[in-house]
Amino acid sequence: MDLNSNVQNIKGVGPARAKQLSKLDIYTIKDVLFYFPRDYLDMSPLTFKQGAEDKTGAFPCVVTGRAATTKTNSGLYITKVPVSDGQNKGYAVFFNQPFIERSFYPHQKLILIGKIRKNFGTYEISAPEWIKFEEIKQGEKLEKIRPIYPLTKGVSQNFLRSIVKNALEVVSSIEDTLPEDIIKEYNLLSLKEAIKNIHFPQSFNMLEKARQRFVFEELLLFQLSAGLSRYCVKAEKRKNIYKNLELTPFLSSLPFSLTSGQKKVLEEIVEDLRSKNVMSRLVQGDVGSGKTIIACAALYLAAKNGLQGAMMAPTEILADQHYNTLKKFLKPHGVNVEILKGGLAGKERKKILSQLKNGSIDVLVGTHAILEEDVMFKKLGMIITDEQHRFGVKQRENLVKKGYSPDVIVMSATPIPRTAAMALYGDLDISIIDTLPKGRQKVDTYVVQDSMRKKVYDFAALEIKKGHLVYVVCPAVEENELDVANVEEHAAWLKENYPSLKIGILHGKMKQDEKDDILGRFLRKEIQALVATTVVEVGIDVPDATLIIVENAERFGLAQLHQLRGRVGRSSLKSYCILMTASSQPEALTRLKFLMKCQDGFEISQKDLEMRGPGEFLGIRQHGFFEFKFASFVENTDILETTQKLASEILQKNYLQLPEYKNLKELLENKAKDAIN
Ligand SMILES: Nc1ncnc2c1ncn2[C@@H]1O[C@H](COP(=O)(O)OP(=O)(O)OP(=O)(O)O)[C@@H](O)[C@H]1O
Repeated sequence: MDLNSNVQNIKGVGPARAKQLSKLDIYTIKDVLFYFPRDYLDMSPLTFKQGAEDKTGAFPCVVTGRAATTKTNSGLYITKVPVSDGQNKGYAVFFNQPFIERSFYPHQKLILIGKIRKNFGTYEISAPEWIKFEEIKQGEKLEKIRPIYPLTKGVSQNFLRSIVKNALEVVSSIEDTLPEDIIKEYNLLSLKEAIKNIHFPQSFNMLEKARQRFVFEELLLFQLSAGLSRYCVKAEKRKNIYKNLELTPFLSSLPFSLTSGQKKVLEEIVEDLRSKNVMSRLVQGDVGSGKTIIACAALYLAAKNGLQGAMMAPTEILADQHYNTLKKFLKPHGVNVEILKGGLAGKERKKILSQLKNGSIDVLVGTHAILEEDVMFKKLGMIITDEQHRFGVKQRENLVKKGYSPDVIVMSATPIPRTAAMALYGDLDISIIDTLPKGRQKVDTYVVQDSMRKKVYDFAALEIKKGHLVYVVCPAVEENELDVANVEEHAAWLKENYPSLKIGILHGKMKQDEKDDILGRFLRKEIQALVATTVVEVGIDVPDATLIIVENAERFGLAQLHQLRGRVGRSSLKSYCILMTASSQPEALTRLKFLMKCQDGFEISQKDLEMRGPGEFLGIRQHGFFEFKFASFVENTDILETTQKLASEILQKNYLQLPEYKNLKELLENKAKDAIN
C-alpha cells in the first residue's frame, strides 16, 4: 500500500473513524505515520513503593477481593478495587463508573497504568488504564515504552496505537527522504526505522536515535533553505564599483576612536565591498555598542564611490535620530543627507524625490516607505535596514529589477548567541560588535515590589533634581482589562504626587508630529520624566537619561527589558534600572532577578530563549521561519552546525540535482516555499 493512500485502507478505520481522524488532520496512511506521540510512558514494572508521586507508571498486580462502590454525600460514585503487588496492598480507584465493578474479579492479574499516591497510608491508583494478563495473546510481547498521543473527542490512545500498528503493517515501503550516504556518514536511523521507533521505541536509546534523525532532517532542510536564499544573493555579482575604500578621513573626524569590536566589523564590511559578491551582512551588537557609526561608515564609503545610500529605521522617531547622527558625521565630508517623512507636504516631498532621482541627495533616511515605488534613486548602492525590514529574496529581486544590486547591512537590535543567529539568519553573513565604548558603566538594576513605589519615585525626583532625565515604561496606553499599568493613568498619578516635575507621555497611538514634539522636548529637558510604552525600546539615544523604571516588568521578556535598560547608561553618568512588579511568583522573580546580575545582552537572550522557548522569542523573525517538531536552537547547537556545513557542501557541489537527492529536494521545495518567497 502506498503512503498516500486513504486512511480507510487501514484495518479498523471506516468512514465514521475517518471523520474523527480528520479532526486531527489525518487523511492518509502517511498522516497516521507522521502523527507523532506527545509523550512516552516507561512500562518497566514497578512496585507500589517504587512508584513516584504524580508520575505515571505501570504496576503489575493481582486483584485480592471484590470491588465495592460507595456513594458520597455529594452524589459521587467511588469504586475501589483491592489489589496487591505482592508486597503491599492498595486500591485501584474509579469515579462515577459504578458498572466498572464487573470488569474485575479476585485473583485476576493486571497491569495498572496510572499515578500512584498514598491516601492515609494506603496506596491508591486513581482512574488507571489496565491491561488484563488473560487478554495478552500468547507470544505477544508487551511494549516496554508506550506512546501517548494528543487526542480528540472519540479517538482514544488505544485506538491510535492500534491504527499506527496496522498502518506500519500495511505500508509496503517507506522511501527515505535522506540519501543513503548521509544516513551512513552521520550514523542516522533510516526513515522507516525512525518512524517505527518514534511510535513504538524498542528502548529509550532507540527513541533518542529516532528523535535525532528527525532533528537532523529538520535542521538540514532549514539550513538548505537558508543556504539557498543566501546562495541566490551571493550568486549576484557586481562589477567592482568600490575603487576608494579609504576610511581615514571619516574616522579621524569622529569625536571618539572606534572600539576594537567596531573596527573588526568595519573591516569585514570593507572586505565585502572589495569582493565581487553583493554584500548581505547582519551586524549584531549589544545595546549601546555603537552600531549606528558602522552604518555611517558604510554610507560614507558608498557616497565616496558615487553611490547613493538608504537607511531605513523601524519608527519615524528613530529615523529622525539617525538623520541627525548621519548629518552630523557625514555633512562635513560633503555627503548630502536627507530625510523622507510620512507627513511631508506634497511640494517638499516632490523636491526630495526629484533630488534623489538626479543624484543630488547621497543618503536618504526614513522608514521602509522610502523604498516605495515612486521613490526612485539615481544609483542606490547601499541599504541599511533592521531585521524587521529585512528583504525576502522576492523583494530583493524587485530591487535588482529596478536596476540596482545594492549591498545590504541588516542591523539587529536584539543580540542573540552566534549559533542561534546562524540558524535564524543563515542567509546573512554575521558580524558581531563584541565590545562596548570605553567608560560605559554598569546600569545598577533592581527588582522592586509595587508596595515600594513611592520610594522609587522619590528617588526619580532626586535624579531629576540633578538635571538628569527619567523614563517610565508601562505595558499599556490606557485603562485596560488586564489591569496593568497604563501610560495615561500613571502620568496622572505622577503629576498629582510630584507637581513640580515636568512630565510627558509617549505612545504608539499618538500622531507622528506629537511624538516628535514630545521627544524633542525630552531631549531639551523641557520634559524631565517621560512616561511611555515600549516605543522607547529600540535605539533611542538620550545620553542624559539615567533612570528607567519599568512598571509590571514581569510582562516583558528579558531581551526586551535589556533593550529598555539600554536606554540609560549611554554616557558616563551613573545609571539605574528599576523593575517594578506586583508578582510574587518565584519563577517570575527569578527571571527578573537574572537582569540584576547580568548585563550581557547575548547571555540574556540565551536565557530568554531557554526560558520562553524560541517560538515566542523568535517573534522577531517570522518571515520564512520554519516550525520545528523536534529541533531546538538551544539544545541542538551541534546538529545545527553540522547541518550548516553539510548544507553548504550540498549546495556548492550541486548535489540536489543527483537522483539520490530527489526526495530531499522535493521536501525542500515544499517546505522552503515560505522561506524562499
Ligand atoms: N567608539 C565609541 N566611543 C565612544 N562612544 C561611542 C563609540 N561608538 C559609538 N559611541 C556613542 O555611543 C552611543 C550609542 O551608539 P549607538 O546609538 O550607535 O548604539 P547602538 O549600538 O545603536 O545601541 P542601541 O541598540 O541601544 O540603539 C552614541 O551616543 C554614540 O555616539
